[in-house]
Amino acid sequence: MGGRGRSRTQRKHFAQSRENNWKYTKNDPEQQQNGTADNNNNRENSNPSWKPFVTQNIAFEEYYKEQGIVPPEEWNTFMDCLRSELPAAFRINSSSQCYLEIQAKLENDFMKSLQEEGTDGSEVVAIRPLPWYPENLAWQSTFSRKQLRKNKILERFHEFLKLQNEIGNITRQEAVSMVPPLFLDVRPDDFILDMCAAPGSKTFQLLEMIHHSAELGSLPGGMVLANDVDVQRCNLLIHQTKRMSTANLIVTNHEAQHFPSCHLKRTCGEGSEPQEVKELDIDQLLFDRVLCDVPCSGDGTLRKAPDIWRRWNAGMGNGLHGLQVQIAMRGMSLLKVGGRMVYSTCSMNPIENEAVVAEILRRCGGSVELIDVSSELPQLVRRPGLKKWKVQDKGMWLTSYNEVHDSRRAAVVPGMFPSGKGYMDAPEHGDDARRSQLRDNGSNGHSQNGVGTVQDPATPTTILDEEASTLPLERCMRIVPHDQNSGAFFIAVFHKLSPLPVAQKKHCYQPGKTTSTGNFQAQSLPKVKDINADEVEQVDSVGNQLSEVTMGDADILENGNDEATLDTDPSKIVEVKRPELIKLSSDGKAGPELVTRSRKLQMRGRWRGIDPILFYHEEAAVGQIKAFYGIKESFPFKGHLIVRNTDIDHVKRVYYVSKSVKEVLELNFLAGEQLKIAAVGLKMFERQKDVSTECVFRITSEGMPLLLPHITKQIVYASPVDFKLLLQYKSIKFGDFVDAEFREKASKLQFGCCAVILNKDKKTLSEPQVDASTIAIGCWRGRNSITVMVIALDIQELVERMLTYLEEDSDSLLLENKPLIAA
Ligand SMILES: C[S@@+](CC[C@H](N)C(=O)[O-])C[C@H]1O[C@@H](n2cnc3c(N)ncnc32)[C@H](O)[C@@H]1O
Repeated sequence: MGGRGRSRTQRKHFAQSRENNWKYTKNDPEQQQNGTADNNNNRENSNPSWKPFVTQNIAFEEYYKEQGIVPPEEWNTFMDCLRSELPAAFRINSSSQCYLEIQAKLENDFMKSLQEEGTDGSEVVAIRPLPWYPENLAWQSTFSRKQLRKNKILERFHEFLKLQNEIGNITRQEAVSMVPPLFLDVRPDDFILDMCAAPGSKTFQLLEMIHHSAELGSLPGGMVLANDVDVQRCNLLIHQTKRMSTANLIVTNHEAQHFPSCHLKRTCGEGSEPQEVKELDIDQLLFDRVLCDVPCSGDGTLRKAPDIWRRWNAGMGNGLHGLQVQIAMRGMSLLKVGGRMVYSTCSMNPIENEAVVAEILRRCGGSVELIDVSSELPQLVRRPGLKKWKVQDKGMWLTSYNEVHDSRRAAVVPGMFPSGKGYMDAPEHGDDARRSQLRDNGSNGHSQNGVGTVQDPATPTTILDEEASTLPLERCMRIVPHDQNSGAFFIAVFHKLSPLPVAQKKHCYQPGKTTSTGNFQAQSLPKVKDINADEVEQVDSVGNQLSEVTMGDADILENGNDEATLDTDPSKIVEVKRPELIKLSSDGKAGPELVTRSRKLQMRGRWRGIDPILFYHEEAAVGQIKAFYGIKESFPFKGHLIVRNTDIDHVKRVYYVSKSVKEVLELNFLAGEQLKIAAVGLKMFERQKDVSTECVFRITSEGMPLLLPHITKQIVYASPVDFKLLLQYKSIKFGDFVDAEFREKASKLQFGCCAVILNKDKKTLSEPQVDASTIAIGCWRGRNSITVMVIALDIQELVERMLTYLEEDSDSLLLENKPLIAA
């Protein structure tokens, strides 16, 4: 159903069914009205059986009021906003071939067709670009996802979002969740580590960033390594990122706090630098950018996950602080000197935010600075980080570590407090007397008669001095919901200035100084050694409350069924049998000694439930593929192919990896397969069973855009009318093609896979010309016919794109309401 030409009554209903509208008055087009009304009444009217979540939690309110999370005069607005539904947001994939078409459709079609006239004559905008996101690539609608699903009038828009999301041209993602990658300042050649990546919204965004300016048929120099500890969520991540069809991604399954560094020197022993180290550009896995989007209590997502109201308690944040510090410290040690790391959470709790940032600064000494990014993304409304906060433990408020009872010291650590000072660090505070007073009064500040003393929530700060951090935590960013009708988020940006100091037994904070760039730097700890990423101390492990943790960002939660997903059956151990012929080398140049050594190293890495990764060096098969498709010499092909089954004679799928990913894989092999790799590479070829052809490997639809500019054979141009016939009927006999030239050229192709390109300009083309606007489809040239080899979803996308390009001819091209059947 179309948005154009709707009746006035329809439009009225449409307008009435909304909340959170942006109203642009004619005088003030920029004016934005934040929607903070409670939507429950509306929802109940439209669905009387619907039971709203309880949007109240006394402990939550008490906690955040006490923390001064927003000024008292904003409290009611803040709470009202948290109780209202979150507007849906999505991002256009800027590396998609048709991102400009999608942008134009949103701007010229949906933005106008969904625009309404309010009762006061003002214009009500239903979708609009997020003003702070570069190049109008991210959009927000006034509707929540639920409203989009239910409102009939929005059906066409909703269908559009669904299709484009499935194809990978857009990604639905909460607006504030798009912020952290923007502060990573990603460049196309960067090696990026996404430490806690599932379900993968930010990984996808990072991939978009590195691919953004890559020409069709070429790959960026960088790569993304996306990791998550949870096997099931790793599978979601794989499914999600498959939509990107990228050769520049590795998905791993590790505890981020113990992420391996694949350090070759360590693996190979000291003294004798092994031969293979010299052959690689890298000898340790270090990254230019690290995203540390850690597991958190997730109370910033209350608007889209209202069940958190019921579950929330202050212990969630306390329980995660240690794990968050560990993960961030590991990230920092894997970051190259000069690199940037972003730490983020979707929690509002200072224990998970400023306290973690402060602890990182203390532990890293002068080797790391917290960057002032106030001039970046100026249209993003954010507030500075807190300098003061308190810790609540078992309902008691604590303002300094000295108030922590002995029995609670495993759970409440010095780093949770603004000064970060431990029990022994602050005799000058004269807290000894206070501590003994606490002990005298009994456990956790309860006096013997049961009346609370200093920890009484009603009078938490009147007796004790409040601690304040001297670190520049105001450089952290807090995004609060009622500033721009969003969720809440916390972001801090770090810059690594030098190697980390050797782990100190006690993490004392030294007073800092401000650098020439105006950024704060804590004073260097005295003993600084150039250490590798393996040597950084692993801190105390907390995080035993992980079951309660909100994993956040579950915008895309559909499990994919792919051969490369992780096996969740713990009983299954894959025995990796490596055939003699598999060699580790760049371009197959390695000598026999190296092969033997490499194989030994490979044998060490046996990961439960993980298919092995093998470079595909089968000369005969690879040569055959190359010859059949006429792959140009200029395309880096040999040495970039991998397979995931050990039986080299029955390879089903061949994956392509970028140069950057190839380097990491080679390093990983040499380092004894430390990485537990769940997915890697772009599926480029798939074996076609029971066919007679010179080459049994067909090009997949994922592989087609990358390969198309580099093949010189098995490629043919079709006139719009024949292209349309192919899309419509999927298999066409040569005699049924309309265009005689196409018929002749198609019948001269070799039996097997071929690429049919839409000749949209209807020119006579002698040489194939491929650019970003090219519309091509993978087909099979059979004995008497050409058959389409893509799934229904891809056909649907091709139809949409074809109609956009040939708009003036659309009448003659409209498909005749015949169903398109999946391949
Ligand atoms: C906030 S979510 C990440 C969201 C993700 N960055 C995105 O944008 O889609 C936190 C993730 O951390 C993972 N996680 C929890 N503990 C972890 C650990 N120790 N190491 C690595 N990942 C962990 C969870 O499985 C969860 O997927």
